[in-house]
Amino acid sequence: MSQDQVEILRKQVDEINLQILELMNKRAGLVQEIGQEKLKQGINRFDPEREREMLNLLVENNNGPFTDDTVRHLFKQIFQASLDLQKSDNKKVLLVSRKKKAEDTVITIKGVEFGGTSPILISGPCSVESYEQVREVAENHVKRGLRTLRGGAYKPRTSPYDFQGLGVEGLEILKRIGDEFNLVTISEIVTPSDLELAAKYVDVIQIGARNMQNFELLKAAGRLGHPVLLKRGLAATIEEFIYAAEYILSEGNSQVMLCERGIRTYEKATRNTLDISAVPLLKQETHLPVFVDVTHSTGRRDLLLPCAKAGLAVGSDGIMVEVHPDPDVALSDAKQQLNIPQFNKMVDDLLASGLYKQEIPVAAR
Ligand SMILES: O=C(O)C(=O)C[C@]1(C(=O)O)C=C[C@@H](O)C=C1
Repeated sequence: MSQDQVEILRKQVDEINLQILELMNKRAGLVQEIGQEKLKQGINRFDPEREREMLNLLVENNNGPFTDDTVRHLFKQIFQASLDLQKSDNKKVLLVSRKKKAEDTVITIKGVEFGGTSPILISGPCSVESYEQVREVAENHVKRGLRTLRGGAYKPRTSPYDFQGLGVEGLEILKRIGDEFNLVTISEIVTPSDLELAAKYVDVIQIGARNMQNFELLKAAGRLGHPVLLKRGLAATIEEFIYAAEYILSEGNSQVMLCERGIRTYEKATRNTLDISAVPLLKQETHLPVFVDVTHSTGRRDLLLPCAKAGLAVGSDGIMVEVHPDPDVALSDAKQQLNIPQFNKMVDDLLASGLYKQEIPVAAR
């Protein structure tokens, strides 16, 4: 074959490439329409039966020279690319997505900006145990210029025999102290029917890791319209986490903050494995504030400070950490909560690192 003949054949190949390209994109357009319809109907994108039918039809009509296996392989690649296209299209339409809203969501409560220019420390005891216990923490908050107080009133515990929380009494304590010290209060709610009452007591409803895919709770929190802090599930992928947040936004509530709290892996040295890359990923993919819970992810006092620094360094909007006046006698998480002097040391170290700034300047206290 002469060089000229190769050139002539290549010209034909170029033309066919363009035809294939046009047909592939025409096909992709149809697949996108199917994808949107599937999203509306809540049908799974992946349809192996449909793929099998298409492969059978193609193989039946294959006259070579490509083998049937090659045809199957090539078209499987096209199906995969089509699925990816449907997936990224679906992401584009999510309300939580940066593609939907480019600017950061900033949630302002009692003058505190979550997701604003400076990171926020969310801290307090694991469980609300008594007025005196929470008050001691709150007094220290005020001294340290902190504005956000967490405390659990409903405790979803691994064992049913462990302390389950004070319930409404715990919420009442938080409300009283939040009002007394002008602190933003956060507490976990586990039952949809408790949400409305809880919103009267606390400024932010927390939906915990074990309830991240409790869709009825998510929808009810969405309808409530009260700020929500949503924690990542123990074994949830980033995609599942994002969809969980979408449930809340889809019901009309855009005041949602995300919290990475570690995921379950084979590693036993820490309570969970802090997925630090989740922070920049969630910041890229969504416009919501992102926090890092260093207490539940590590379960170790000695790792709280370095992990908090890491969280801030990768762009989190703040850190969540547990502090108790006397952790040894705490009714939950005794091993991992800081006492007040330890907590103050952590605040000092974070300030010294330059990653965290004084929330209320000394002069304004
Ligand atoms: O027909 C569908 O249901 C599609 O979503 C389209 C399509 C395709 O590329 O043809 C894509 C993914 C599915 O797994 C099956 C088929």
